[in-house]
Amino acid sequence: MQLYFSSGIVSLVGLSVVLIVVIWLAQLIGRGLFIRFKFLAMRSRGLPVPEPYSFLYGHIPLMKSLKEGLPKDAHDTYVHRKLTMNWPKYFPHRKSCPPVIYLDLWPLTSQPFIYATSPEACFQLTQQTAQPRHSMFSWALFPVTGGKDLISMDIPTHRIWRSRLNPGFSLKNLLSQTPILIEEVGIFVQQLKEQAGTDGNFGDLFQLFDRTVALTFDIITRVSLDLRVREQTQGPTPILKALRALIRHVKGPTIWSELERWTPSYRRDVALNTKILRDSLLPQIKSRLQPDASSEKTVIDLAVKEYKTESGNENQQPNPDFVDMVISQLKLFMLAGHDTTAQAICWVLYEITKSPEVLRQLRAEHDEVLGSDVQLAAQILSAEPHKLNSLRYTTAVVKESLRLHPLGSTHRRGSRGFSFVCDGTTYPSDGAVIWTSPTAIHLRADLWPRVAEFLPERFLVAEGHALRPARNAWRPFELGNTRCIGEELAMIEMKLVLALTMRELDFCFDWEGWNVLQGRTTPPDSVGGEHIYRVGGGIGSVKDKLPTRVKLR
Ligand code: HEM
Repeated sequence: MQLYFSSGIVSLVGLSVVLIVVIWLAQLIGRGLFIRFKFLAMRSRGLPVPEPYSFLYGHIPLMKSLKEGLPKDAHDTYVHRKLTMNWPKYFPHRKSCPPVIYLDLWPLTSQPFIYATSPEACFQLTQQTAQPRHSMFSWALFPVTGGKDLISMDIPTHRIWRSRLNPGFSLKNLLSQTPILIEEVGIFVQQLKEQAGTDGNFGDLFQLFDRTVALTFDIITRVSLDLRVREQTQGPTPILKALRALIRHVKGPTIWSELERWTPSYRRDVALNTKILRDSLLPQIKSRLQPDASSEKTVIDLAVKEYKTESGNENQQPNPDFVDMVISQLKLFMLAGHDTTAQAICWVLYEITKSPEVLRQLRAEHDEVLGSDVQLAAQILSAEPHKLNSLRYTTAVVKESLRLHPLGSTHRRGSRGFSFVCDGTTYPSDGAVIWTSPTAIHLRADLWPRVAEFLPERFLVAEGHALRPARNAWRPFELGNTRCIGEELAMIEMKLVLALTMRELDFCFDWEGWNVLQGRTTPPDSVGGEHIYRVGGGIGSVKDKLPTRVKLR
């Protein structure tokens, strides 16, 4: 009887499992069929579905073919570029590059993708009728911020927090913090000088990206919380190590990443590193909440001030929920505010070094604005930070570098209520993940004359000049209400690095020397003939972290 009973339970459990799997598979296939028929219908209506499209595999073979010829470690950005740069091949019936592109990657992704590839389409999506971010962002960030950050918030809560946090990232406030930034950039420059060879020769090879990461991490923690981490001089510090451990879990939702989040090792890792970060940040946050906090300029100081103004009571002490939110926002700033800018600094140095005329003009501007005594530049900028605004050519150089190497984008939620309308055609978005693609827009030859050249002048010419960028075409920080809050900070960091290094040092980006040092015997990889290219997932990194030699001028 006992045996009969337990074997009955076993077969019941087995049957339930089989049933669940069958229902899951039926749903999966049903969803796949729905997407495929939808794409066929869109294609027959003339909507921009790139060719070839296969009923069986969707656009998976197309993506595979776009990857051909690229190194295995190349960043996905090059795949997107190929699609728009070679649009006549993929849209044989069109006369111009489509403003949006529909992609069906089911079953690799459960929702279709729309790439917004024109300034007008991006404008409609992020500025004119700003659509909410896609939940895949908040899902990916959850291990770091627990879902309580600007990127994960719904629109009304975002509006409240963004207005609390904006004052700290305003140009005016950041310029008042310039001496702090110069102190950190000064350490960076000093360490580079120590790498220089003797007697005017280039020194040993090192990986520049590691240095720029340490610099930008030291800056973001000081600017946002007045916390001096000293990653540049004492790294790797526990705080950056803990953040990096959490960042390793920032992944888009796939079957594998969803399963990973149920594993004990994931939970242990996240709990441990979350605790390390909380323990490092909390004492400093508490000290910023004291009425006698020494500085009133950090992002958090100004956010607390806003909070008190909102409550109408200057003595109002923030509640524990507010403190939790502040910790999450800080973690987002540390995450979003170091790798991006660190990589952007590498790219701008790389581009300048390839263009001797740009380098000459840059140095000439620094002489003119900061005086010919190079040793005094830091002192002058500390005393007169607004001189950074006079570095017009330098700003144009940074912008042009961000045009060629945009590092971010935004993912928005498609819906029935939102369609793109470009040149009289309506492009529906329901059920899709919409992705702006600055990397594609910035390299469209029809939008940017002499598209492949590094031409800072584009950002200096007057309205009506052929080189002048089209409206909404330059968008490395995205545009609209959720545009990057750290844009001014990143621009200041990059300008400071250029102002304080270019007249003192020459750079040589020696990928060949690095290959020899690593004992590599295979031919070096390249993208478009360049051996230094963007690698990895997420925002990625520069190939081999940009192997560099420097010499004193
Ligand atoms: C070159 C460097 C940087 C680039 C290229 C970049 C790019 C971007 C992009 C494309 C977005 C998405 C905007 C959207 O979804 O609408 C974004 C958002 C954001 N970035 Fe940056 N970023 C950079 C530096 C920084 C820095 C230094 C910080 C420091 C705090 C930062 C913090 C953020 C935050 C908090 C958001 C979310 C803003 C919001 O939702 O209101 N970023 N960034």
